[in-house]
Amino acid sequence: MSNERVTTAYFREAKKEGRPVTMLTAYDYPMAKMVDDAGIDAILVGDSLGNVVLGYDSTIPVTMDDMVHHIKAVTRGVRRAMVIGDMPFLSCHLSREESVRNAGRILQEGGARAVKLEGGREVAEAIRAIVAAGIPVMGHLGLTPQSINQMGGYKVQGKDEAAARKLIDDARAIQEAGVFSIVLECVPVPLAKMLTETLDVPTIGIGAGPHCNGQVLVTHDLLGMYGGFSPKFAKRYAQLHEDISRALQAYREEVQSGTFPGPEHGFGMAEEVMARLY
Ligand SMILES: Nc1nc(=O)c2c([nH]1)NC[C@@H]1CN(c3ccc(C(=O)N[C@@H](CCC(=O)O)C(=O)O)cc3)CN21
Ligand SMILES: CC(C)C(=O)C(=O)O
Ligand SMILES: [Mg+2]
Repeated sequence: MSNERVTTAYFREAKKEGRPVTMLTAYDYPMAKMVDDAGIDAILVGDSLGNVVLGYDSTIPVTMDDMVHHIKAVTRGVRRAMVIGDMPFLSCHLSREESVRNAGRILQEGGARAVKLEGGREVAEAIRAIVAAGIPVMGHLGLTPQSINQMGGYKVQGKDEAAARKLIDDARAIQEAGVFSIVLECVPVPLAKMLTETLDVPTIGIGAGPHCNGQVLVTHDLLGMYGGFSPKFAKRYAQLHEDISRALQAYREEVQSGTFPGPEHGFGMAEEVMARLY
């Protein structure tokens, strides 16, 4: 793994050479630094921060200001990985001008190197305008959480023939509009395989099987750090929720019982000085 910054060319070459692209989310400086130091290729500042760090029950309330605030913290911690900022709900649906301005803030204020936006042919025009401004765009198809109110729940997408054909057409439309890569979220494994084989741009899967050109997960999910959230695709590599809860309770118990702080946690002072103060 070289230390050079990951660019869109890296994504293209990885697909050509059959090297999987690794991507994870981060929302703050320390996590971004750890993810970058682990050699992960791309860091997504996802609007999932609405769920994971802001406590909302969907990604709908997340604003451009929320995104920029967290992207700034993340980019301060990253040297190699490509930082990609999610375009939040409604940030690229009002006009071409508004879309480009919002995408521009993610790079210019946030310091990210690309944006990601949800949707198919209906956002192709926005993608074209953003790409024309020199901003790399990653697409996102399948389960698009910002459309939760239309999907009627977080469910696998593209299962029947009509839905699969629509997904294929959407993927072609946004590829045509200029995306450098496409996230496929909760798409059946064979359909994700077919899309990966037929598209020119690399696919990055989440709940889309092993044939995608790369994988992404929400870091808090793989660390077991986000409550009881455990969809089928989110493998847990650690149990931090339990670890943290145990540590917090141990602290409470030690303070209450007088075990903490111990002598080793305090600072001394000359006895004769202290004597004059009494
Ligand atoms: N912490 C976190 N992780 C995520 O992956 C994530 C977020 N938040 N917030 C935004 C969206 C919401 N996502 C979700 C949420 C739930 C399921 C889920 O319950 N999936 C079912 C599939 C049910 C089916 O159709 O069969 C599963 O069992 O995996 C999937 C994706 C993905 N995104
Ligand atoms: C789950 C990924 C792809 C995402 O969009 C997010 O974290 O917001
Ligand atoms: Mg997102």
